[in-house]
Amino acid sequence: MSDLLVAGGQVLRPDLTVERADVLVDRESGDVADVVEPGTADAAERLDASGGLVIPGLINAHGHVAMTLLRGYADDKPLDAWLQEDIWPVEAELTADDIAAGAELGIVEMIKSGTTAFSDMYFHVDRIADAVERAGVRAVLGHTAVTVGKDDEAARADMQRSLDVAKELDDAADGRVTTTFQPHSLTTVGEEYLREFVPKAREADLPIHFHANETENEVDPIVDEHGLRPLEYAADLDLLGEDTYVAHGVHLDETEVELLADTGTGVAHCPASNMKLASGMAPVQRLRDAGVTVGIGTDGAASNNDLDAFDEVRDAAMIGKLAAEDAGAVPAEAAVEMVTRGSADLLGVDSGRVEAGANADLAVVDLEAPHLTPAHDLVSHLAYAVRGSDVRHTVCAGEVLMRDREVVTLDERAVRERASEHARDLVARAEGDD
Ligand SMILES: CSC[C@H]1O[C@@H](n2cnc3c(O)ncnc32)[C@H](O)[C@@H]1O
Ligand SMILES: [Zn+2]
Repeated sequence: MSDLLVAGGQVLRPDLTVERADVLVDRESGDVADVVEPGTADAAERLDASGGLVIPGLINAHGHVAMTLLRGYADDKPLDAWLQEDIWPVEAELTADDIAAGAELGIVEMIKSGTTAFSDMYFHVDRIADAVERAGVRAVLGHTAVTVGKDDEAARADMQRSLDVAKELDDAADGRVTTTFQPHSLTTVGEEYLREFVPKAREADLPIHFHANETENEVDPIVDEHGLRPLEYAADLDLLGEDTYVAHGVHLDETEVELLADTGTGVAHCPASNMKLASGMAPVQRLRDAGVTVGIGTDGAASNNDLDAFDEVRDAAMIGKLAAEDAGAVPAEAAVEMVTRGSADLLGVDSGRVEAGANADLAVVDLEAPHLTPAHDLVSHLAYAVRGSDVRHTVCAGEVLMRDREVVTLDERAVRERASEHARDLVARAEGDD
């Protein structure tokens, strides 16, 4: 007898068709054991999916989870001013305990909105990994290196730390944590450091994740200094490849789209952050037409301002049309595919589909709501109408993380209170009030 049965609902299949079925989960392997005819299987534990749709847990392909502490702290500015005037000064005051508190809050928010895996760039990563372990989610983590504004010794130490953390934390939390080497971006890490450390990351077989082509301001200095488009420069540094994904990818010319496709480099599309910082519209339909794997990410809660991946799917479908000036661009199926299979490919996890043998990373969406009535097309609903608050249960690696909207692995109230205290004290320190 399998351990867990998600029963009584409809199931989104890998080809994005929907059928009435029950999902059997093998707790020991953490995999989906089978998808069966309704009422034909039994298990020790049951999750009620009646009136609901069982979907793969959503996968957040790019973010900074501890930035939940800075939600609403600095809004309505473009990227450079936002980072330099507000975010970096306050981040300089962050302690490891702050980051643990912010990470727990972000993870609870994601569990409550049906996200079971996320990719993260930050620091004090051991504390983020610890929160991931206790919460039961899956994550791809790394220490993000920045060299601008640092002396040579500090810059090299930061790059080395990114390598070391990626090696140390890989396979933590019973394999639910994997890692990437993370230069922050092509303009915030000096060429000499990329030339020295990227080969070391490649030698160690580490996947690589970095911000690229997010704003025009990031493109122009590279073109001026190197005479190359940013992704041509990245290719010259051996920064592109099958196990590499860039965040944002907004300002891309045709050569760069081809480079991404030819090298198998993926893109974590962050539509809400790109809109809020007025960074631009990523050419998502063009990327998909060229065969580039595109996933979807929230970016941090300070530039979004939430971690609800359903919002992001809707934003991706909407802005994809605007960017292509074509209402048929980035249709519902494409948006749902990007936040499931697309993001899973970027993170290198066997999730993003409800199918025997895949990770049992699932969410059950409650369909009995006015804004989901009538139900002509459930894929349309997933893209355009479902909200994170419609998620009834969340399961990762076969374990129930949220049952009937109650998070069972972390104490939501305590997490919220702790995060509020840390956020308040952090801002007081940063603004010199204590
Ligand atoms: C050094 S840890 C990661 C670093 O990235 C910053 N960040 C957050 N959002 C963005 C973005 O959209 N583009 C570039 N950098 C971003 C975050 O504040 C951390 O300092
Ligand atoms: Zn980012």
